[in-house]
Amino acid sequence: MKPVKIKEVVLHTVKMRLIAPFTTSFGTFQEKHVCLVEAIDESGISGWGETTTSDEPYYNEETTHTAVYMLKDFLIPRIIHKTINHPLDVHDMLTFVRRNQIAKSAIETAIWDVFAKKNNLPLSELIGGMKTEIEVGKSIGIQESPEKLVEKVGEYVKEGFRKIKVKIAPGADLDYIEAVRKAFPDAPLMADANSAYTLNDIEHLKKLDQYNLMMIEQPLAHDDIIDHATLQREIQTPICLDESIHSLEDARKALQLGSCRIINIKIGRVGGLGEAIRIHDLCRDNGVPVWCGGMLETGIGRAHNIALTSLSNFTIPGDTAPSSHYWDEDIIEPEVTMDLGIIQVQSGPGIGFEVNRKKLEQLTIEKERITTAETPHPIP
Ligand SMILES: O=C(O)CCC(=O)C1=CC=C[C@@H](O)[C@@H]1C(=O)O
Ligand SMILES: [Mg+2]
Repeated sequence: MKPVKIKEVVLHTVKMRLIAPFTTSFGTFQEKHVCLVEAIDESGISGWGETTTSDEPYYNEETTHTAVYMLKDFLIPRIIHKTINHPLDVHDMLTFVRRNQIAKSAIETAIWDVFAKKNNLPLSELIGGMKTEIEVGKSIGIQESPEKLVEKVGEYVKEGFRKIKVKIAPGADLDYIEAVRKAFPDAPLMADANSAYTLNDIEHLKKLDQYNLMMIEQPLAHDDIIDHATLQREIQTPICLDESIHSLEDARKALQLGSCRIINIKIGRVGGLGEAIRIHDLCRDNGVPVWCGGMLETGIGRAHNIALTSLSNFTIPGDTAPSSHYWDEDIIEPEVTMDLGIIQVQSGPGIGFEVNRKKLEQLTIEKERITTAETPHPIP
């Protein structure tokens, strides 16, 4: 494979507005700033990544603002003008910075894209994915009433989504799930709690077992794998971890402790595509299914998610709905579309979509071009 050398990185910070507000146990939002990272190699090929952060540090410790700072002052100076023989090497080049996984992922995924294009390979093929199409699901924010939720679920079941994820929190859980189950007894249904419960809620969470959920995602603390192991011994419903898993090591320990039976892999949360692949392989080797979570990405992050989901052990539909479920107009061409819950895996080189530069310009509020490794900090 031909190596790449990044000569320039352009940080395009855009302001995006979802077509509708999105509510989870930690709040409601509709607008967010996203930094789209364009890594340009010596032959002028552009690769794209994005920060899957929002403007508040409520999902993890990062925001788009912190991610841009990390990229500019530490991460880009570490990789620019260096020969990169394979994108799998980028992870170790960035470990000198603690955590800041989403910031790391934004540049690392851009390098995967430029490397795949340089070698004229679809990203899915470069990472060893064999699927030509993937099944996808829909993640629904907390609704104002069980009736409203049932209405939303009905819409998405009709569209053919292969998994329905509903958000729950104390006061918006059992009656909501009960209403959905009554209306759709056989729908592939899961719940995401975003850490809204504690071990004091064990007896309450046991009541979810009657609804035959595929899983309950991240019921307990965002940084816990111990209490989740205790809870998993008490409930039938499989626990899926999201926020608790930041790395391959976290996944290894969670499997060893029995903290979960499923892992939601998010490229940003684990620091990039390389680590996501390593977690996929660990789970495959241990008979633990995985799926690809969403972070309300633009088409760039969505394209990376589709490629990742082409790997064999992504056996549960991910939260990768089509572009039209998020944006009036996406920033990629063509947009991500779906037919009855199926998305075709793109076959063009790299992420397989072009960036709509006109749309990008319209949305851009700041653009920073970095061509040197200069930084006020000592970079090891
Ligand atoms: O991108 C999607 O459609 C999934 C969005 C989604 O469910 C989430 C996005 C970001 C943080 C969380 O609120 C939640 C999740 O935990 O998966
Ligand atoms: Mg989640």
